[in-house]
Amino acid sequence: MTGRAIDKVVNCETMHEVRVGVNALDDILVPLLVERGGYMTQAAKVKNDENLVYDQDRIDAIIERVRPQAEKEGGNADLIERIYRAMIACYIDYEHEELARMRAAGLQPRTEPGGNAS
Ligand SMILES: C=C(O[C@@H]1C=C(C(=O)O)C=C[C@H]1O)C(=O)O
Repeated sequence: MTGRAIDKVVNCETMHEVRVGVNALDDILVPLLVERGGYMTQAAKVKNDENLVYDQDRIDAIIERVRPQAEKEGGNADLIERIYRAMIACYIDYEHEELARMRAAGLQPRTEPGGNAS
């Protein structure tokens, strides 16, 4: 098993060292955020319903998953929850944008009740 994320933080004496560390992590984070965004496009397509984009139960389940993960890595669960809630809000906006883009390209609203949401 690999060590905790918090134990990988390098002690820094200068802001240059801090920013080298942050930049290196951003190089990992940005591609992952892009990939996560790709699943919002997939969600928009599968749901095909503006009323299904926001899903409180799913948000609650994600928060329940990531809080203990953050603790296991030696992190602050409240901070990670705040980041996740803000991030998910952005992705929900993006999912709406993607669904609107698909509508403009001709995607018809689904007609069956219950739809494709599962
Ligand atoms: C991707 C989904 O759509 C929305 C976006 C979520 C996310 O960013 O993970 C979570 C819940 C939904 O409100 C989903 O329902 O899973």
